[in-house]
Amino acid sequence: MTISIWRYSHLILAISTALFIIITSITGIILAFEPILNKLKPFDVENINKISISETLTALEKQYKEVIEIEIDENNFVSTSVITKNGKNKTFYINPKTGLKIGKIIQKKAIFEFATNLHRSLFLKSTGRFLIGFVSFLLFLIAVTGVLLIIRRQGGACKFFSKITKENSKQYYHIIVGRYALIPIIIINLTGAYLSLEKFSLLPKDKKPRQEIVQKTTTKHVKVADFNVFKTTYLNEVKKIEFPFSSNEEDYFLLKLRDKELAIHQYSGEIICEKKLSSFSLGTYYSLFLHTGKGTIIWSIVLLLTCFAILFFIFSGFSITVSRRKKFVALKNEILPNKAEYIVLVGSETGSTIRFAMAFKNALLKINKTVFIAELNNYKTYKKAKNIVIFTATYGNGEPPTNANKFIKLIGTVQQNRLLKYTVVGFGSKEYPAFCQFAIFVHASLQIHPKFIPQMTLIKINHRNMQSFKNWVNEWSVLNNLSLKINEEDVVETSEKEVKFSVLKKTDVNKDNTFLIFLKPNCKTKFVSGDVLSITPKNENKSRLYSIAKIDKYILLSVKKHEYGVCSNYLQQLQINDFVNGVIKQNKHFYLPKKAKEVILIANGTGIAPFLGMILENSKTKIHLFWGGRTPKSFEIYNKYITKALDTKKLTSFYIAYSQEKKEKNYVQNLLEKKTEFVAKTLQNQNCILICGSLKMQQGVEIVIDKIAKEKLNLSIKNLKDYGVIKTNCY
Ligand SMILES: Cc1cc2nc3c(=O)[nH]c(=O)nc-3n(C[C@H](O)[C@H](O)[C@H](O)COP(=O)(O)O)c2cc1C
Repeated sequence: MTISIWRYSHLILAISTALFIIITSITGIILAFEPILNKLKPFDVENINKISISETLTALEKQYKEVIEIEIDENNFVSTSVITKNGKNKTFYINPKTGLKIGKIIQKKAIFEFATNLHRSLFLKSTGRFLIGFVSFLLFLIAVTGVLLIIRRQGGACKFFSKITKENSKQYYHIIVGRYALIPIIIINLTGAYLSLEKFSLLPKDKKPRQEIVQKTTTKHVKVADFNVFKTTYLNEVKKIEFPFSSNEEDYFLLKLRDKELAIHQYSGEIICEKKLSSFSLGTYYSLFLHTGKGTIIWSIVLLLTCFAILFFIFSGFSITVSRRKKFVALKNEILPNKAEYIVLVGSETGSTIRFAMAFKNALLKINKTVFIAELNNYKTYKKAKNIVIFTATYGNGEPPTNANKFIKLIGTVQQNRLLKYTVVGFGSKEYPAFCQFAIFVHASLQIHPKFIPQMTLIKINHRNMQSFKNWVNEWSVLNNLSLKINEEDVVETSEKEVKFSVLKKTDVNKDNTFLIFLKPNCKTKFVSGDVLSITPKNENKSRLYSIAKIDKYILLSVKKHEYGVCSNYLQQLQINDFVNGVIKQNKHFYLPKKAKEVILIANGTGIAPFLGMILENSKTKIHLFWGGRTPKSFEIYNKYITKALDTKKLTSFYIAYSQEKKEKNYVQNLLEKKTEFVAKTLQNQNCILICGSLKMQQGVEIVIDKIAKEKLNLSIKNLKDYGVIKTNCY
């Protein structure tokens, strides 16, 4: 498995810092409430930018014996320390216009005290502070590598904010949330790291000298409220005013503003000296503001949401990694490359293509062929090879997966001793404009190489469609005079977990040996009509697959009991409340399309099962069902569902064909033949046809649709399948 350096760095950084990140995010969430709650306190004074220091001093002089200090915090709450007229030292919030007390100083709540200590230093004092500062920086690197991964995925920096194709929900939201949270995350981390540097005195010292402005001794006595500097400075610029300690001329007012500090002569009001804050001190001020959100509700909410986003990244990121790892199967070989007649090469980013390639390789091994499998980047000279089959996914915007990015170059440099037949199977998604583009490129590059002879045209497989893959295997087998049988289990992810179901209801077996069975999952399980349930009877190692109908949260299967069918007999002998184990396999390509306005469903026999679920859950699509059975008796077990669906208009029309009712056999394809205009119209409007049932029925139906499509639309069934207009699930 090759994974890109950026993804690897992103992962390693996340793993090594996860615990710290979780702690700081949770405490960050708690701490984000502190400034919000504080800001909501009623001590805020409007138009603070219009109240001068002089105005407040005049008001204070009237109310109190002596003023020691005035402070304006990030919330614009003005507090003062005074000696009251009865000689008591008090500190409280005031209305700066009247000088009257409006509230007690806010005390930090114990929960915020605790969260602050944990957030800042993990209760480990300097060591903890260092660790947190370092983690802050690493989180910044995680954000940077995340950006690079998004750029790579999107196929360029300019596409950073363009639409993201939803391949997998966890990944999709990891990226969507990532794009929104990116800037606040970077701000939080850089400011966090900055504050740590400041705490450890690692920032350059503030060496700016105080600038002496006037002589200290003066005979001039001006009323404090009349000091020019106090008259012209407004409270919004002020952080703190410290009053002179004594009446000694040497003691002065210290006025701390946002960007400078002024010493003011206590009698003349003249500025004695001025000290501008260095850019590092200003950096500390703004870092604190941006990191804590103090004084603003909006930024505090942004910080709060960002902390939630970081937690979401940690959990979704690990979940993506775990499922990606589960998808990967090792490329195992039984023989050396130079001994193999068949070479299978794979290009895969997240492992699913490897599963298809391994299934193909295993099928060749089963018929005793010598086969060697490798990643495309490990392509070399194969002494005995006659046939090369390449399976490759496409990434970015038509780019190769990481383990295939050197292949095109290797084609030119690696020498083969003999002529090789080759086939390329592209795995991709039609949701990307460059559908299977890399496979196209590989095919074209081999085509112009004198040592390679194409055995068939390039095959493009959309969304890992098993049916298309099996069709291709059949075609390839015929061409090579082989009889290959793919074991679908090789392709399916082992991560799909087994679920216990209890039997809720079961019908009797009808004249066609068919019965319905309702299963209730015993734990929370997600499934959709069209998914597949894989059941392996006890003491058996081969599983059977059944198409699922989801009806009222339960699974409905329609099962045909075969005389020697192990699984169908096993299911048939189950009693109500008996347990059965099964694995639900997603079958996304066979879901009822959400966007189509009108859909034709075609089934025969038990193939109707997934359609019953789709129809009964339908709310907005016009559905037309064509079904073929043997006799009216065959239909009885489905009758109540279809009647209900027609009554409730979930099903728009229903056409039925019986093959054994009259002398003349009537099949679903015969129904379609009579409805050519209707079928053509449905196909024309970018709607969809789903086919489920026997392979024989599929063949018959496809011949008819092909004819209709050619006559009326100038398209073939192949075109329709490629465009995803026709979806099949036949067996
Ligand atoms: C980020 C990303 C980009 C993709 N880009 C393309 C593309 O440009 N063309 C395409 O046909 N498929 C594209 N795909 C779909 C994959 O090729 C497809 O899902 C394939 O089956 C994945 O195979 P793998 O699991 O072996 O990597 C993309 C998938 C992802 C996640």
